[in-house]
This record gives sequence, C-alpha cells and structure tokens, in this order.
Amino acid sequence: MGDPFFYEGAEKLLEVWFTGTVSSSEDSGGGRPTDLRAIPRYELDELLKTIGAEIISVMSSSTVDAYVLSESSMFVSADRIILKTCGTTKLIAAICPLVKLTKQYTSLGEITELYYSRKEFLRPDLQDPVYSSFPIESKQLDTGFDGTAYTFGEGDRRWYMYAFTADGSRNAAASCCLEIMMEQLDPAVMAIFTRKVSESAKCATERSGIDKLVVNLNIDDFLFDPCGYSMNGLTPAGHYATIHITPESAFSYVSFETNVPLDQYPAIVKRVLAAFRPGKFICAVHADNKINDMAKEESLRLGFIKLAEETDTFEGFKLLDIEAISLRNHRLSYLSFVQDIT
Ligand SMILES: C[S@+](CC[C@H](N)C(=O)[O-])C[C@H]1O[C@@H](n2cnc3c(N)ncnc32)[C@H](O)[C@@H]1O
Repeated sequence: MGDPFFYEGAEKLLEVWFTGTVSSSEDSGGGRPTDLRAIPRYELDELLKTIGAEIISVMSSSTVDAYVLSESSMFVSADRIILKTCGTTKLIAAICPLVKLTKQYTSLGEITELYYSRKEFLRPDLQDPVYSSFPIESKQLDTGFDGTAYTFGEGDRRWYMYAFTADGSRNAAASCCLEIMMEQLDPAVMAIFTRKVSESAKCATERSGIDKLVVNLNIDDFLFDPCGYSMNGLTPAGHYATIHITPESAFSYVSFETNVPLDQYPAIVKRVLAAFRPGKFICAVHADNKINDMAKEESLRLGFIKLAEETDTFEGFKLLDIEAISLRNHRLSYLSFVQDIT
C-alpha cells in the first residue's frame, strides 16, 4: 500500500528587486522598457514550468500583475517580482531564468535585493533534496549571492530566511509586508474550501469572510477540486493580499500575506484569526527602514513587538517566540503563537 495522500501547503517565498528607474514603463536608454511586466506571458509560462507551477488566472492594477498559480501566486510589478509556491515546487531554480528574461526584455537585470523564505515543512522528506533542509537551500543561493541565512523559532515553528542586499540602496517607494502562516485550522472553517460545501470560489470567499479581511479588495479567487483554495486581491491604492488554503485535516494550512500599510496589521491579524481559527500560527512583519525613518515613534507604537507584549493582543493565543532583526534596508519581526488552552 502506498503512503496516504499528503500536500505541503507551506510555501517557499521568493522576492526579487531589480535596479532601474521605474517612474514609468516607457523605454529607457537601452531601448527596452524599465518594467518587469514587459516579459511576455509565454515566457512566464515557461519559467513556471521549470519550477513545477502554472498560471490559472491573472488580474492587473496599474502597479501590479497578480497571477493565481496551480501552486499559489506570483506578483509582477515594475521592479519587483514575488513568487510564492507550495507543494514540491523547485523555486530557487526560477532565479537564473528570471534574470535572463529580465535582461532580454527589460533594461533592468541587476538584482538589488533578494529574499527567500519558508517555514519548516511538515514533510521535508517529500521535497526535492535541495529543499529538504534550509542549509542546502542557502548553499544553493550562496552560489549566486553574497547573502545571509537566518533561522527564527524552534522545532516545527522554525521559519527560515535568506537575505541578499547589494551595495547602495534601491530606488523604490517605502514598503512593508505582513505574512501569517497558520496550522491546525478549525475543520468547520476548512470545510468551506471543499467543492462539497461551496459551489464556487466566490461562495467560499463570501461564506468564510475572506472578502472582508482587507478593506477595498478586488478579488480573483479559485476553488480546487475536490478541495483547496487560492486568491489574490488588489486594492485601488496598488496594494495586494493573497490567501492560500490546504483544508485537508491531517495537514491543514492557511497562509495570508499583504503589503497594505503597517498600521492596519494588528486589526487584520485579529480578523484573520477570527476567520480561520488556527491552533497555532507564525507572523513575519517586514518594514522598510524608510517607514521607520519617516515615523519611528508611530511605527513602534503600532508595531508588532509592542503589540505582542500586551497580554490581550490576540485573545485565546499564547506568545511563544518573538525575535526582531535589522537588515540593511528593513526591519523584520518574527512571532509565533499557539492556542491558549489553559
Ligand atoms: C494550491 S492550493 C493552496 C496551497 C497553499 N500554499 C496553502 O497555503 O495551503 C493546495 C490545496 O489544493 C489542493 N489541490 C487540489 N487540486 C490541486 C492542484 N491541481 N494543484 C495544487 N493543489 C491542488 C491540495 O490538496 C491542497 O489542499
């Protein structure tokens, strides 16, 4: 008898920033656009094929093209690409072809920042050997970048990140990002993300309250058969949110990510926890130094560290870990929580 079915919901996340003047997508000196969105769709399809994913759907705003993938999501903006892929995808293998495409179709091509992160897998033994342990992934990344590998938390709460920043700062607006990675979710909520219970993705989105987690989201959602759910959302202000759900009870997993402004994060986390009811979760908050410089006091007041120190922060959860580091261009906080059953 073979092993029972297993799906690794936890994603590998790659964010790459390229150099260039990005005030418009018009041609720059080299005759090619200074905009990653100039890479044609068929090239993106080929790129994704090499890592084991494909495009299911796309929607665009003036600032970003948001793709729902068979294995999570991809966001392409003028000078940044975010690739978030789950299952047994081979995400690091996307970097070389991506740089090649960038040089071929745009006047960008030099990487200024690169971040690769993931949480501890439930079944590392089922991954391709490169992705079975983070030191191997870091070693692979070290062949192209002079970056630093970090490990946060303990045991199955571990979250890993590899960060590379080239000398000199990037030419981009201040940015921030919230990631919530949840496990052991309420089976009653997870049932919504099955074809048995929800007749359409829209139905699952509304029934679960996903449409109310972030204000003003234009949503592109997909319900897998027999179960599983992915959605990308874009706001009129050019921000994104993305949610991916593996509802099978033996290995349930939900991820939430957004780059809406930092001051909204505490309220968003509370809404996300109320909607999905996880048994445990990890949060990672990235805040650009430009944000910290602009409003240090304010960002501290609203920041997660301060918030997590208040006992009633996320009602029903106990804080297990809290760590913060400063990278060259941004500050990163990692927090882990477990349901408080005392
Ligand atoms: C792609 S989705 C979301 C994965 C996501 N990274 C998460 O946070 O869980 C994965 C869920 O969809 C289900 N699924 C059904 N058909 C699938 C397909 N063709 N490709 C990937 N997942 C599929 C899986 O069993 C799993 O429950």
